[in-house]
Order: sequence, then structure tokens, then C-alpha cells
Amino acid sequence: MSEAAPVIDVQGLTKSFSGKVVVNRLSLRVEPGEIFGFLGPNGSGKTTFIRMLCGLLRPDAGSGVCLGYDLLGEAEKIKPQIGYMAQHFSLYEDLSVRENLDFMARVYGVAGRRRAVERIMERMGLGGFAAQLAGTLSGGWKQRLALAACLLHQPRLLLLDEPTAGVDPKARRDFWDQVYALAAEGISALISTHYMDEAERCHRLAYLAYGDLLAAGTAEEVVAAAGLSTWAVSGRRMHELAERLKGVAGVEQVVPFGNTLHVSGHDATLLAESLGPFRAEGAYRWERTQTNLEEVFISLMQGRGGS
Ligand SMILES: Nc1ncnc2c1ncn2[C@@H]1O[C@H](COP(=O)(O)OP(=O)(O)OP(=O)(O)O)[C@@H](O)[C@H]1O
Repeated sequence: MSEAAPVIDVQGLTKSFSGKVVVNRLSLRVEPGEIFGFLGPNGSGKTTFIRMLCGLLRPDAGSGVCLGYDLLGEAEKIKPQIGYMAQHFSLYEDLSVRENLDFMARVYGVAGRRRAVERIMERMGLGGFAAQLAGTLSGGWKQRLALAACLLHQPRLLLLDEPTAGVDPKARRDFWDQVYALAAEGISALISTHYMDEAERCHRLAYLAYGDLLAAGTAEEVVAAAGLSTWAVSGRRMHELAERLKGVAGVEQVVPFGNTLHVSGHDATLLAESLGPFRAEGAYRWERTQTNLEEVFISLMQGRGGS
């Protein structure tokens, strides 16, 4: 495989459970060293897609390569080169940090096991916790241990399924620093997340809703392609204003952000016309603003018939 070849290049991947399509003809490409975000409402098929890439689930249809190997015919060759962090990652709570890593290194058949464990503990800043029982670690350190465990065998691709769910902002930032450092070494990552700030940290991202890929690209490209026009308004009694704006022609979303409301819609002209009388009241400060990813995703979901 040449350096420039994509690490993931799949076309038309499809999976159904009990006759219900949960991943619908999904095509996706992830480049080496890329951090690719995977977003979408609960039950949209993100985990199912990731499990197909790992070789844990066999697609019903579609084809593709992962790390240069055929997804259908060579799944066994892909698995050893992937670091998979499952959504509800499991650690042995009554084993120490070192024992957990040592156990995982045995499972992966890591050569030079003891050195590999010490190396990864050092890299992830876990050395000071080596003898501590995993069950007594904070959520952020448990997550770091889980990431360390899936790095032991030096994978070329990380598949991380909501790795930061429920951990605090500092731990999430530290986690992303690690992911960036790994990407700089050429280790690609596909990361599913519900956090908008994390979506913006990705080099590229895809938005999946109920099996369908609705948008893909850089955050800027996804926002631009959505074609939403957005106004920010601030002033007093914002809740009352929000109620009045609902149902107004051209207004598709009214979202509070602290003391500001974001009002957006696809038809920029109609929206500006409809907001004219509100602006003339003079009681509020209005300005056009950049549409954000959350507004785009909500809009895509509404368009798809979600709530
Ligand atoms: N093994 C299975 N058998 C039957 N249905 C399944 C199975 N795995 C997933 N599903 C269903 O497939 C759909 C997609 O689930 P999936 O976990 O892939 O979504 P997700 O986007 O990862 O959701 P979340 O954000 O909540 O993690 C859901 O309706 C789920 O109930």
C-alpha cells in the first residue's frame, strides 16, 4: 500500500437488522493521518458502521478496503492493525492499570509485552497510576487507560466510538491532544461523537441520520453546503421573543445561546423580510452571524423527518 492510499475507502456499505436498514449504502474515504468525525443522532448506525470496519459485523452489501485489505475477504488481516475503543469500553476494575495493560498485550499477542506496557504507560502519563486498581480511577483516567489499551499493538487506524462520553472538559482536551499527536505520526482516527466542539476539531466529518449519510466534508464545507442563513439577536426577555419568532415565515430554527438567540432558515431573503418588523421594534440588537454545526445538524435531521 502506498503512503497516499486512503486508510478507509468503502462504497455502498449496507447493513440491516430484522429487515430494518440501519446503514444505507454508505461510502466514505479517510486519508492517512486524518481525524475523521462521525456524527448523527442516536441509533443512526454509527456503531454498526464502525463494527463493519473492524470486521465484527459483515456488511449485507457494499465493498471497500480498510488499511489496504478487502473488507469482506481479508477482515482477519485488518483486525490486528486497528485499535477499537468500543462505546462502553470495559476495563477489569479489580486489576491495576499495569495488569489491565499486560492482559490486553497478551490478548493482542504483543511482542516484547512488558516493555510495550511500560512504554504506553509512559506515553499516556499513566506511570504514576501503574499499581492503582482501574476501578478507582476517575472517568477521564479510565478513558485514557482504555485508549492506551487499544494502542498497545501499535495500530495504524483508531476506531473510537464515543470515546469522550461523560468525561470532563479537561480530560476531553487531553484526549484530543493525544489523538492529534497520534495523527501527526500518521495514525488515522475515525471518531464518533455527539459533541459539537469535537466535530469542529476533526479534519473532516460526516453526518449520518438513520442510516443515510447526509453531509460530509470539513466543518466549513458542511456548514456552507447546508445553505442556512443565521441571525443573532440579543436583548431582554429573549424567551418571549423566541416564542413570537416560532412559526414566522422563513424561520426554521430559534436556538438560545446564553443571552443570545440564533434564528436561522434556508431562504435568506424571506428570513430577512420576516425579521424586518422585529428589528424595527428597536428593542433588540440584531446581526447576521455564522451558522454553526449544531444548527446545520438539526436542520439536516429535520429535513430527514427526525425530531
Ligand atoms: N445487533 C443488533 N441487532 C439488532 N439491531 C441492532 C443491532 N445493533 C444495532 N441495532 C440497531 O441498529 C440501529 C443503529 O444502531 P447503532 O448503535 O449503529 O447507532 P449509533 O448511531 O451508534 O447510535 P448511538 O449514537 O446511540 O450510539 C439502532 O436502531 C439499533 O437498535
